[in-house]
Amino acid sequence: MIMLYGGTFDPLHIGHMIVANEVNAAFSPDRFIFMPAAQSPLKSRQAVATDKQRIQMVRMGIAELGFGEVSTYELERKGNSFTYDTVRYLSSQDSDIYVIIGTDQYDQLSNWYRIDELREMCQFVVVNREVEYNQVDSEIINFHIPRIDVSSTEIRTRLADHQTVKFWLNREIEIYVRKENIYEKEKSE
Ligand SMILES: Nc1ncnc2c1ncn2[C@@H]1O[C@H](COP(=O)(O)OP(=O)(O)OP(=O)(O)O)[C@@H](O)[C@H]1O
Ligand SMILES: O=C(O)c1ccc[n+]([C@@H]2O[C@H](COP(=O)([O-])O)[C@@H](O)[C@H]2O)c1
Repeated sequence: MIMLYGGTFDPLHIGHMIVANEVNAAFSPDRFIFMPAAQSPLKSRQAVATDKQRIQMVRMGIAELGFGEVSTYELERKGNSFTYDTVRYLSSQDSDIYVIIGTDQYDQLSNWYRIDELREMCQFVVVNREVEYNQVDSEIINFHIPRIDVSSTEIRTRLADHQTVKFWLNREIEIYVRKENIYEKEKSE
């Protein structure tokens, strides 16, 4: 069983960490794969951090979690990171694929590329985001986590405004983004 967790991870934050840890503990997948997207298809903007910096942040998160791996498949493929393509690729390695998404992505799932086929190819696990509880279709797994209203967007804005992000980011990641001056130089959005 592969658990796939795709995202922009710009930066990887405490919400991602809690999602990964809770889901991993509940499902005990054979592999837990973090998949940084080259370009998330329904996002209009590009990542602020470079591919290399996003990989590095995910690696730091994995070190702290004590499980998982990072795949550069979508970054190498470039262009729109359609989950359909990624699941098709991973299917050659394992036929049992689970895909984690938050409520915001679940709400726009009908706009995903080849979604009907994708729904046949994998099992979606939806975690509550900015809601206490999700309501999802019967064939989709509804997974509850302690609600944590943190977003990469807010963290980028805080860093640009020289505000605290303590506990919003893993400590090593905070040190890294400050040292590399990734988000201070320009206001994102
Ligand atoms: N705080 C959170 N709680 C639950 N799920 C989350 C949380 N933050 C992100 N996710 C989920 O993790 C996946 C990847 O999120 P992503 O890397 O785009 O972070 P983000 O905080 O939404 O970024 P941005 O603010 O830049 O849009 C998505 O499926 C998203 O729904
Ligand atoms: O395949 C699609 O059409 C599609 C549309 C929107 C999002 N996704 C994926 O969902 C994951 C989370 O996206 P995001 O925008 O929250 O970073 C990421 O892996 C995206 O590639 C995929």
